[in-house]
Amino acid sequence: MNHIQLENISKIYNANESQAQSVLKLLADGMDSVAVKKQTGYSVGLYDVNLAIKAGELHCIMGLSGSGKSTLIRHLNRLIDPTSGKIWVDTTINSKTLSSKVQGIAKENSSTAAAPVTADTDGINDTNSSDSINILELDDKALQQYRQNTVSMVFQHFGLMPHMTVIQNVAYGLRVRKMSVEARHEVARHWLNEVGLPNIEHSYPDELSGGMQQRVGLARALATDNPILLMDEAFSALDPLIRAQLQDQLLELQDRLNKTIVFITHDIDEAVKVGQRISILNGGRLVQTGTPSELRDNPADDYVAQFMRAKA
Ligand SMILES: Nc1ncnc2c1ncn2[C@@H]1O[C@H](COP(=O)(O)OP(=O)(O)OP(=O)(O)O)[C@@H](O)[C@H]1O
Repeated sequence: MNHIQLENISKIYNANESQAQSVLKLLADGMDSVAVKKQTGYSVGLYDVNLAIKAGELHCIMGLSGSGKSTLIRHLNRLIDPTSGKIWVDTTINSKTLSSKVQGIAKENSSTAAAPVTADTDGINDTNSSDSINILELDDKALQQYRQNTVSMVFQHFGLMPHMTVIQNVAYGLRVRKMSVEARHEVARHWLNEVGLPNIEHSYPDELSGGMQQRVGLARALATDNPILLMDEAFSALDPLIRAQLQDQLLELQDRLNKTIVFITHDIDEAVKVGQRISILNGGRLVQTGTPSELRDNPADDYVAQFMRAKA
């Protein structure tokens, strides 16, 4: 079952309608984004991306700097809107349905990526629920609800509020939902425990190491119980040892939670370690989606092959 589906998503930055149309025409004729930028001055964020993300999968978006990873993830909580295309999200799926019903989703072994995958793997032919809505059509109120109840984000530089204690940070999304202080702090305490930080609730973010701050960021994202977790280079600012610990912790949590996670990384090792499937972007185009072993065994082009070569 698909949870999120991008349909023909293109994003041309800073172009009006007619300028964007002429850029899209060049891209349709096969011009790459570097040449388009040179000829027109416009940046291509994404071009004609079709991607289905399944309910309960940890899906990595991978690519070099400037390939469109952040552009893609920012569309999913509508921090930006596309030039054209649709974004379908099944808003009837919640955390409970994910943790109880999505047990059938095939999982590759978290570290070896060698286990066979039994679900279909191209994703595009997977079913799109009739409950899916095009989130680009949400009005302001519905968008606010979508952001509060469906998607949570973990940021590269943690995004914690410096004047709030750890527990206030973690409970913030529940405060916005008007949950009582007592109830929201109980939930926050639970998630701080889950991420291995039981005794720091009264500390302030600047008293914590980077790894601890990102655990707080993760606890904050999980505390809202939203089914979709967006992680934008969430572990990239951490040193390698701490980064590996956070990756392990994410996999361990995901084993129990079965969230739908969209995980941006420019690091192929990280993508292969955490991703059940990986989508590879190049110059705003989606080159290939597959399990790590599919990408390794049947790379769509040299760009993918180069990434996967080190993994053979
Ligand atoms: N706000 C913006 N205005 C204009 N161009 C932009 C904007 N944001 C991104 N771009 C351009 O869109 C393209 C894709 O950028 P994006 O940030 O999505 O790539 P990325 O893969 O996330 O890169 P990085 O790994 O460096 O963060 C790049 O050419 C970038 O310069």
